[in-house]
Amino acid sequence: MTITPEIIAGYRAITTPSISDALSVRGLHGYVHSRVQRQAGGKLVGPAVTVKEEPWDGDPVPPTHALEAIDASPAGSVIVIDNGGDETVACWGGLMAAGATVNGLEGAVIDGGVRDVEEINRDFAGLNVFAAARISATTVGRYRTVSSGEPVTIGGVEVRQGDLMVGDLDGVVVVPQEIVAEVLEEARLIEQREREQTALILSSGSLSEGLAKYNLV
Ligand SMILES: O=C([O-])CC(=O)C(=O)O
Ligand SMILES: [Mg+2]
Repeated sequence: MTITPEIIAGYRAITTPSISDALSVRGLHGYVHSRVQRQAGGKLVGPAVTVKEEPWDGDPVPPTHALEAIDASPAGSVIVIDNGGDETVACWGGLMAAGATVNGLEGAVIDGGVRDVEEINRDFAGLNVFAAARISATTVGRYRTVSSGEPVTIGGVEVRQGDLMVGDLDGVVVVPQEIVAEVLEEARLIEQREREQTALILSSGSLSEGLAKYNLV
């Protein structure tokens, strides 16, 4: 399914906790492990382009799949790199950020480290980068590239090429591409209900009175 600009705009106005709850209503686990947090930029919403890397102690090789994906992906894409959650090496940096910016990409979600964060924040502030750690060591000579376009696992959640990635200050959630419209609708209802509850808490002067109507947090 193509994720329309209207769907992307809709998700920009919704928080990741509401999306996580909307997925839970359907029995789905979309929330990525808390190690993957924002390291640069702001809100991230876009379809995934998947890349996998694995530990390697042979001759140093460049992260070719990631490098090629940065130039080949449509504007608005999110490069998603499965580095097994290894926080001891960076598989994203300033040069990759430059490539992603010049190609109009939305950002990157990395289950592994990022480096050059000073440079990314200084020169590529519009790029949204979520990663498990900030670390100065490169993957080159420590990891090798395995695949792109294949399913990967990011913080315990499977991501397929084209699934919708959403990231904010509560972390990252993954929405299966087939149900982006339904999950957005459900998440909007959740936010509407919570706005009403907030108003009730403030007007009644009591948390429990504000919650009583729905008996939900
Ligand atoms: O070495 C890396 O893995 C990435 C890097 O520093 C860059 O893109 O500038
Ligand atoms: Mg660098």
